[in-house]
Amino acid sequence: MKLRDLLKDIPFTYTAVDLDIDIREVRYDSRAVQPGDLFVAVRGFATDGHAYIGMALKKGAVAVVCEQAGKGIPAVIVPDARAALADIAGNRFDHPSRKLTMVGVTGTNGKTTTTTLVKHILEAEGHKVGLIGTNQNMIGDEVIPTERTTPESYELQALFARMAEAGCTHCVMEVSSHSLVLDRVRGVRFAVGAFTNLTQDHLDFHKTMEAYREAKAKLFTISDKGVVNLDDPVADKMLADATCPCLTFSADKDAADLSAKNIELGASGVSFVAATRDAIARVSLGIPGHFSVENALAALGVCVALGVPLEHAARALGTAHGVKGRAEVVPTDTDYTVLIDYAHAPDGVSNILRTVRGFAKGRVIALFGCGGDRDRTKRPIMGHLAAELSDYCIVTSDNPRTEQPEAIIEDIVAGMKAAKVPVDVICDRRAAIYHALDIAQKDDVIVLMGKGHETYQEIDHVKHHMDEREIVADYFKEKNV
Ligand SMILES: CC(=O)N[C@H]1[C@@H](OP(=O)(O)OP(=O)(O)OC[C@H]2O[C@@H](n3ccc(=O)[nH]c3=O)[C@H](O)[C@@H]2O)O[C@H](CO)[C@@H](O)[C@@H]1O[C@H](C)C(=O)N[C@@H](C)C(=O)N[C@H](CCC(=O)O)C(=O)O
Ligand SMILES: Nc1ncnc2c1ncn2[C@@H]1O[C@H](COP(=O)(O)OP(=O)(O)OP(=O)(O)O)[C@@H](O)[C@H]1O
Ligand SMILES: N[C@H](CCC[C@H](N)C(=O)O)C(=O)O
Repeated sequence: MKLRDLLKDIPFTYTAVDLDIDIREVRYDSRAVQPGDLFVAVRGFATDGHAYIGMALKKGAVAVVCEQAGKGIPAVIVPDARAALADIAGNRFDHPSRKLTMVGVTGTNGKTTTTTLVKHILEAEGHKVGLIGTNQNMIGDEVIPTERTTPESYELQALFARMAEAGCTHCVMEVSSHSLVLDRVRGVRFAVGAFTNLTQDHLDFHKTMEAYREAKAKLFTISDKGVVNLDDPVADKMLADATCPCLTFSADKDAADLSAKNIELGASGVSFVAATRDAIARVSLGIPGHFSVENALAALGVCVALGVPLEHAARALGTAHGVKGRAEVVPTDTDYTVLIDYAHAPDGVSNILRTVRGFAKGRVIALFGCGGDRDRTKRPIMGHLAAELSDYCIVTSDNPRTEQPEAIIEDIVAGMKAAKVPVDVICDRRAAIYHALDIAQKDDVIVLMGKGHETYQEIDHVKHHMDEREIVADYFKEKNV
């Protein structure tokens, strides 16, 4: 593609560069540059892409998009290189999201579950659907592994292009607050945007809850229709900030456009009656917990906003499977239960433990840690909640990343000083899981929190294989039970 075409509709100035030059590929990481590429220098949090312009040119970049450049550099100057990267990506792939009906889901918790449910409903309606989210990306049934909840703009546009090419009509994606602040979804217009909830997480990045909320509210300025959880305390603010009409849903307020009545919570799922102003349908979903009612309502709301009849959407939920690592039961031949759940923030911990408490006949054994290089202030809160809501706590390591796991554990345990239940600290997660299995008795429920679908443990930039399902299976193999 010609540089000029990549820059279409982007305000820029330029020096020492031929706008008609052919560009082989666009790169925002100098380490990936190959001869003939365009390098976009992004100012980041850890480092500044401008520092790598020399390296990119040495590796054969024929032009650079940046915010400032030294003399003689073949540079296109833009006011904001990160925003330009998203615009260039749109131009490079010819704005593929415009060929798809886009659905975006934001919220602290429930994004993965809700997007998965929406995909399931739309497929039941006969559509081919793409999915982008924490667990994996999908083009129809094809699974594409991912590192991020919402990929960088360039990868995102490339994915949309693959989806459109493969015949997808819809793309359902998780829109993280990071992605809204960091322009990853810039240039994407959503047919429907949905908000599940706002609770504490990611304060390392957003600093305040209000900034975190404002990040999420941006989704409703780039969507044609909104779907908002009226039960969330910030619902009014989200609705006030929205520039599109919004449908509201609620698990306990009749005032909502879509509400749930006669809610029944069971050990293996939930059921309720969903009602809009002109339709009513019975829903059962095989994922336990009150939050499953909210996720089901969010998914129904999105589909109704897209024009799917409520009865169709409700029927489809009856055949939806659970999501990997979300209240997932690990098969064991024992008289106690082992659950894996992705609870990694205070609200998730509280929700899953309350849910388990609701059906456990024996003790609730909570095993968890906290991620390194992430919101530190959530650690003691998670510790406190786990001790309050379980009968036995085992504190261990999650993904320590570049932090010392023992120091993370110290932060967690600081919130557990008043614990009335036993608290064991075992830093090695495998050993901690073995310990939980050692102490489990008939009817107990062990809840392994935080790692969910992840099959690795990230220590100092290296991902080591670790699958909690395999650890549980190894335990029984080794013990010969
Ligand atoms: C805070 C954040 O999101 N940071 C993302 C951001 O990093 P950054 O802009 O700070 O990049 P940087 O490392 O300072 O580097 C600046 C620039 O220099 C370039 N560079 C760097 C080194 C070099 O040798 N050459 C070079 O060109 C880099 O490629 C980059 O373009 O852009 C990078 C490139 O896309 C991302 O990898 C990085 O994600 C980091 C690793 C991350 O962990 N992000 C998490 C927090 C995140 O995004 N999470 C949300 C979901 C959370 C949820 O909902 O639970 C997500 O959507 O996944
Ligand atoms: N609607 C909800 N409200 C509160 N907690 C929820 C909700 N749905 C799920 N959870 C809890 O939060 C955990 C994460 O859920 P899920 O993966 O669906 O959220 P997410 O928004 O995709 O999170 P992330 O982007 O961080 O992966 C679940 O394992 C469960 O414990
Ligand atoms: N998307 C979340 C996932 C956290 C999962 C947990 N295992 C951790 O590492 O903290 C984040 O990046 O904060």
